[in-house]
Amino acid sequence: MEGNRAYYTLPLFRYTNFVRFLVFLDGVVCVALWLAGGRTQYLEDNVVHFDFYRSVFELACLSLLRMCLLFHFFTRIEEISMKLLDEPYDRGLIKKRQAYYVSAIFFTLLSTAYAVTKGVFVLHEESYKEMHSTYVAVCIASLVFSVLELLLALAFLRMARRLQVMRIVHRYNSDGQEIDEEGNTIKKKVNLRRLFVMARDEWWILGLGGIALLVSSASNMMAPLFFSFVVDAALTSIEKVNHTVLVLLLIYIGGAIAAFFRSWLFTLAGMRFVARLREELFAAIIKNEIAFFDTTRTGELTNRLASDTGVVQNTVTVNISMLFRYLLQIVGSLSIMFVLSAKLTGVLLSCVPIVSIGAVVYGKYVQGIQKAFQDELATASTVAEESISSVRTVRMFSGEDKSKREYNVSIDKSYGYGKKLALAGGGFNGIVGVVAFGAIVLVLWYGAKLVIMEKEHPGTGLTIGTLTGFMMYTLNVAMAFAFISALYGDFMKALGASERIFELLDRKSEVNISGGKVLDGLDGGILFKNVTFTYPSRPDNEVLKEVSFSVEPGKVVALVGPSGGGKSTIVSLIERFYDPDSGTILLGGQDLSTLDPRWFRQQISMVSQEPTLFACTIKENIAYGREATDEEVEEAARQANAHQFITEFEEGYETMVGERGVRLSGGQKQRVAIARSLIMNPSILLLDEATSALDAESEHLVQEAIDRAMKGRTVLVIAHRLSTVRNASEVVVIDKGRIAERGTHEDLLHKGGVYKKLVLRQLSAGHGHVMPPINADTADIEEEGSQEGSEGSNESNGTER
Ligand SMILES: Nc1ncnc2c1ncn2[C@@H]1O[C@H](COP(=O)(O)OP(=O)(O)OP(=O)(O)O)[C@@H](O)[C@H]1O
Repeated sequence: MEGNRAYYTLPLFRYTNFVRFLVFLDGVVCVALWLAGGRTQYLEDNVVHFDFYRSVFELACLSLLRMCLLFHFFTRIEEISMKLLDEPYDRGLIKKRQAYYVSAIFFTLLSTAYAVTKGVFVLHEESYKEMHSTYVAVCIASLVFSVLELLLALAFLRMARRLQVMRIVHRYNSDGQEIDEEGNTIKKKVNLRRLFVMARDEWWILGLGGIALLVSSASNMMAPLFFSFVVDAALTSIEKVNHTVLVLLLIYIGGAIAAFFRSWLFTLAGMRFVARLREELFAAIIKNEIAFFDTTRTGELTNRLASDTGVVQNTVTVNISMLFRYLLQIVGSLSIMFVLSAKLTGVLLSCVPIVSIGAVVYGKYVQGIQKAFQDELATASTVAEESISSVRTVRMFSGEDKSKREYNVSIDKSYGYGKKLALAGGGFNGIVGVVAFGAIVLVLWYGAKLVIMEKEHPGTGLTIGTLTGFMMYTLNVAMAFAFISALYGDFMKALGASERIFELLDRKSEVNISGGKVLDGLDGGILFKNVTFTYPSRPDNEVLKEVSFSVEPGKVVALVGPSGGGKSTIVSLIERFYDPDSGTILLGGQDLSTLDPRWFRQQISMVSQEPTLFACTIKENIAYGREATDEEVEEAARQANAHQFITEFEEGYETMVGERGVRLSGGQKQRVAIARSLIMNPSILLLDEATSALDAESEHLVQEAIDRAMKGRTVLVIAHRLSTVRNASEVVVIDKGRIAERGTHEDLLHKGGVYKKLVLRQLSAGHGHVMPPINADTADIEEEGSQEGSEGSNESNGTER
C-alpha cells in the first residue's frame, strides 16, 4: 500500500435503506398473508384452479418479484450515483442509471396498475365476500405497497443527489490504519466479534462445552415440571410418587454431570485463550520501537498484560456460555410456562418492561462510573509500581510520604467512584427486588385464584402441582434475568479492556526488530551523514543537527562534550533504537535502515555506564545475547576480569543476581556486562565510560577489561577519561547537537576551542575525567598560563590511575 487512500461509506439510516426495507416488508407481508389464508388444500386449490376474481396467488408472486427486482434496481442506482459523484460526466454510467431508473418506474407502474385492476374487479364482482379475510388483506397490501413503491421510485433520483452531502469519507494511511483529517489515526472500532474470532483455536472446546450446556439446561428446564408432577402425584398414589421422584433424580444427576463438563470445558477454553492472548500481547509490546517505551508508562503496559487480558478471558468463554445458558433458561422456561398456563404467564410478562427499562438506565449509569473507577485504579497502580520499583531512590530522598500521598490521591478518587457504584448497585437491587418480588406475589395470588377455580370447575384453572412448577419456572426466569443484567456489565468491561488490548496488538512498530539485508561480514566502519534527530517524545527539541562524522574500521573515536549535548543519542541511533529525521547512517557502507536489525545488533555490543542485569544466574546473564557453552562463558568472564569474583561466590556462575539474588557492586556489574558483550564477539563496540567513581582497584579492573575488549575492534566511546581521549584516533566534540570540533587530542588542545575548555575545566577540578557536569558555555576559563602549567601535572594524575 502506498500513500493515503480514501473510501466513502453511507450512513445506515438513509433513503435507499428505507426503500429496501419497505420492499422487503412488501414481499414478506404479502406471502405471509397468502400462506396464512387457509388450509393446504385451499392453498393448492388457489394455485391449481386459478381464478382471477378469487385467487391471490399471483399477487403474492408479484410481490416477491417486486421485492427481488426493486431491491436490485435501487441498489444499482445508488451504486452508480455514488460513482457519478466522482465522475459526473461519465456518459456510460449516466445511461446505465437511467436504464435502471426507468425500469424501476415502469415495473412499479405496471404492478400498481395490476393491483388496481384486480381491486376493481374484486370489488365489482363482490368476490371479496367469498374470499378468505387474509386474501382480501393481500389485495389491499399489494395495492398499498405498489403505490408506495411507485412514489418512492419516482423520488429516488432526487434522493440520489443528496448522497453528495450524506457520504462519509474514511481515509487510510499507508499502514492501512484509518486516519482523520489531520492525519491522526482513528481508533479501530472494537467489537466482541473480533474477540471471538481470536478464540478460534478454542472453538472445538467451546463446541463440546456447548453440548454439555444444552444437556444441563435441558435438565434445568425439565426439573420443575417433574417437581410439579411429584406434587400432583402425592395426591394420588405412592407408586406414582416413587416413579416420578426417580425420574426427577435421574434428571438432576444427568444435569449435574453435564454441568461439570460445561464448567470445566468453558473454563479450560478461557485459560487457553488468555495464555495465548498474553503471549501475543507481550510479543506485540516488546517489538515496539524504543520511542514507544519513552512515552508509555511501564505500569500501564503490565496492567494491560495482567488485568485487561483477565477481563477478556471470561467474556469469550465463561460469560458467553452463561449468556446462552440464561437465554435458554428464559426461552425454555417461558415456553413451558405458556403451556402450563398462558394466563398466568401473561400476568408475569406484564411486569417485564418495568424491570427492563430500569436495567437499561442503570446499566448506562453504572458503565460510566465503572470506567472512571477503572481508570483511577490504573493510575494508582502505575504510581505504586513506579514507587516500588524505585524504592531506593524513594528512600534516599525520604520520599515515602510523597509516594503515599500520590497513591492515596488516586485511591481516594477511585473510592469516590466506588461509593457511587455501591449506592447505584444497592438502589438498583432494592428497586428491582421490590418489582421482581411484587411480580412473584402477583403471580402467586392469581395462581391461587386459578387453583380455587379448578376445584370449583375442573378444567378451568390450575392444579396445585402445576402452580408449584410454574412458580419454580418464574424463579428460574427471574434469576436468569438478574444474571444477564450482571453479564451485561461484564461485557461492557470486556469491550473497554479489549479496546486497549487491540490498540496494542494492532500497533505497527516504526522500527522493525528483524527483516532486511544480512551482509557476509561487517568491516565495522560507521558513517554519519547530515543526521538530524528529534526524540518523538519531545518534538520541539532538536537533539542532533546535521551531524556528520565517520569511524574508520578498527579505529577508536571518542565522543566528548558537555552534558545533554547528544552523545548518548548518537549511540542510540547506531543501535537503531530510533530512526533519524533526516540524513543517513551507514554501517559497513550500507544504509542502517536497510540492514536486518537482528543481524547488525549481533555485530554491535554496547557497554553502558549503568548496565542492567536480568534477574537470573550470572551465566545466563553473560550468555544473554547468544547460546554459549560453559567454556565460552568462562572465557568471556576471564577476559572481562570477572572470573575471579564470580568463582568466589558459593554458587559460582549459577549465582542468582538481580532483584531476588545477590547484589553486585557497580564495578562487578560492569565487568559482567563487558563479558556479556565480549561473548558476542562484536565488530563494533559502543562504550559509555563510567563517570561514577569506582574505587581504584575496581576501576583498574574495569579499565583493563575495557582496554582488552577494545583491541581489534571499531570503537565509539563516550569518553570521560583523559587516557581514553589521548589514545583515540579522533576526538569528536558534540555541543548542543552539533559537531563543535574534530581532531586528535593534541590538535584540539592547540586549537584552543571548546575541547580545551573542557579539559582545563576538568583538570582544574583535579581528576582525570573530561566530561560532565561541564557546560562549555558557562565554564570559566582559567588564565592561560596557569592552565598550561596545571595541564601537564594534572594530566599525568588522570592517566596514571
Ligand atoms: N529518551 C529521550 N526522550 C526525550 N529526550 C531525550 C531522551 N534522551 C535524551 N533526551 C534529550 O536529548 C538531549 C541529548 O541527550 P543525550 O543523552 O544524548 O546527551 P549526552 O550528551 O549523552 O548527555 P550526558 O553526557 O549527560 O549523558 C538532552 O536534551 C536530553 O534531555
